[in-house]
Amino acid sequence: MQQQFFQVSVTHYALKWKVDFENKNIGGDVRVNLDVKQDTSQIVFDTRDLSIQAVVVNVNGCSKDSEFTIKDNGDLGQKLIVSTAMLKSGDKVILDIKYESSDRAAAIQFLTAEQTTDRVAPYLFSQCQAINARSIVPCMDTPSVKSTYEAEVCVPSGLTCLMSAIGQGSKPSPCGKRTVFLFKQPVAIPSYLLAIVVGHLERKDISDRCAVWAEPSQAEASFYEFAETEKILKVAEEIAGKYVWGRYDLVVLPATFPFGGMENPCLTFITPTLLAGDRSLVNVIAHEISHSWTGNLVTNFSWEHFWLNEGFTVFLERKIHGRMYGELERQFESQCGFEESLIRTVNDVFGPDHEYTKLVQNLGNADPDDAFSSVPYEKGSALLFTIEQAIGDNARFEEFLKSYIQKFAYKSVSTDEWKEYLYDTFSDKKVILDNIDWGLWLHKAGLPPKPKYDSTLMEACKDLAAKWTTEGSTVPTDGEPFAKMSNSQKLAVIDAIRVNRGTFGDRMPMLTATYKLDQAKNAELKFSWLMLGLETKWAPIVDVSLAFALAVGRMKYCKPIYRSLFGWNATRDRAVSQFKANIPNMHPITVKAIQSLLK
Ligand SMILES: CC/C=C\C/C=C\C[C@@H](O)/C=C/C=C/C=C\[C@@H](O)CCCC(=O)O
Ligand SMILES: [Zn+2]
Repeated sequence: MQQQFFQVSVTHYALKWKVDFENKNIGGDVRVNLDVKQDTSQIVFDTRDLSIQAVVVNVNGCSKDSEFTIKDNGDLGQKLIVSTAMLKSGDKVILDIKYESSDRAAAIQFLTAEQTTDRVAPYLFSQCQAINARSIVPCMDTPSVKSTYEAEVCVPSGLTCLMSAIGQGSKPSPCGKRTVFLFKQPVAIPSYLLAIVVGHLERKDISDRCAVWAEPSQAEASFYEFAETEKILKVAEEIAGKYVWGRYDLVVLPATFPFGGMENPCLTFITPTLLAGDRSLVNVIAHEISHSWTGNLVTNFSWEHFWLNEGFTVFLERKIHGRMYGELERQFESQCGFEESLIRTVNDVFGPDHEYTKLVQNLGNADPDDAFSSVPYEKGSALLFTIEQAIGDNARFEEFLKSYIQKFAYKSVSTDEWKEYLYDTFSDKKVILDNIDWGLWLHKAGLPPKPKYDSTLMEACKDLAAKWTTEGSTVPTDGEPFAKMSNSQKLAVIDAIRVNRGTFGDRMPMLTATYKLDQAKNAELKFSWLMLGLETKWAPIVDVSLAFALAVGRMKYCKPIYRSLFGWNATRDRAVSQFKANIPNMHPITVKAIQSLLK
């Protein structure tokens, strides 16, 4: 069946929102501009748990109240179907929809003042990717439809409101005790990039176009941690082309934010777990900056082609690192991605025959959140790495990357379109490209062929790890070699021990003391240490793991920790009780993900 956005498509949303912290909802008016492309007599929007109060349709300047129905759409929410007179191709339609979001809207978490870092004021933030925008606005919630937006958001006075758009200032609300913040996003974006934060926030400028926002107690630390943002942005522009979004700001969210970062245009959302104190996790910023081109400008056509967003972004992130820290670092990070992340996800999380280990997936009617994993990230970037090597000319491959971005900027793209463009660009290398097993890479489950990496930096990690996992060997007592390594190498050492933990034995206390792992400030390193302790059933790790999973809502960490604690008889009951008791404090997306582990 043809999708509705081929017949009629949104070009602009004008939002008027009133944020209600008492009722934990958003009261909304939205004016939607639409272009009719094929004759039709209905307009269909995605919604989830919205209460729709009125719809007025205006066709070519004539307004009238309209009939609408709400139809259940299974796991995907509800369809709002607006009946209209027969619309003709070329008609200009404006819809005014009055509605209210539910207090369980999937896209937003409302926090009381006590649940925030500074405990000063209530807070709210959104996470619309993949299909949660529909829980805060009726919309065509597919990455195939791109539109501009503007917004007027009324919030309690004293709070700051930020959106994935350029701020246009604020004014006192006529209703008193409230402030209205104004925004414009002049670049057409898919619905999943709509974003809002409201809270007690302080701003620190990094450069003319970059600033970091955080709760005041974290403002200084955030400013230090992300001071290199402008520098990274400039390197990204050298590789990918001009930055078109005007501002690149960051906002450091409360700890319940479920992801490392989210590439909301003009305003990347960041987890506070990146505040390591030594800038060692700033790679996430390179990742989110890269999305300004791959994802936000060139967007995956549907969630089944998510690798076009994430695989390209990881590849670009590592290109940036290659420029900043050298090609050996890029090779090392790419190897870590394949060996530690991809292999673990394919073999241990899903199993090698699972649909969700394919690069191009068939999601059917499933919620894309259920398919989310490192596969599109790491299998996708490994494919690009493989093609680059096969072509044998990195500079030319980078030119291809830039021209691909230019060609598909402001559009949504499918895997077939990308592949056709690859073949067009490298028409002189057809034989080489034909040697790539496309069926296997794109459509088969399981691990793809491993690319060849320069493993100079990895060898040192594997050698050190082997000292801990070789049966009968004397384990290291000198912490210096580990202390001298980069943070990503330290992580690779622990991950390599995890891979070979079958022969690690009862060395966890020694390892912890020698490398002072119990004092790790870097969240990635701490997480890996916790997982190694849980995987080797080291009793002292249980309390620390429970505390970490309680304090940190980032799913990359708390999901595997809970999975491991639920799977260990000695810890299951404690872990289940902690999780259940903490649900009121958790983000709805995280609750759903952890609940799925208990099924
Ligand atoms: C194949 C799956 C298809 C679509 C899924 C799309 C979105 C899934 C949804 O769960 C949202 C994901 C948002 C991710 C944001 C940032 C990531 O890069 C974070 C990665 C994990 C982390 O670092 O915490
Ligand atoms: Zn990403």
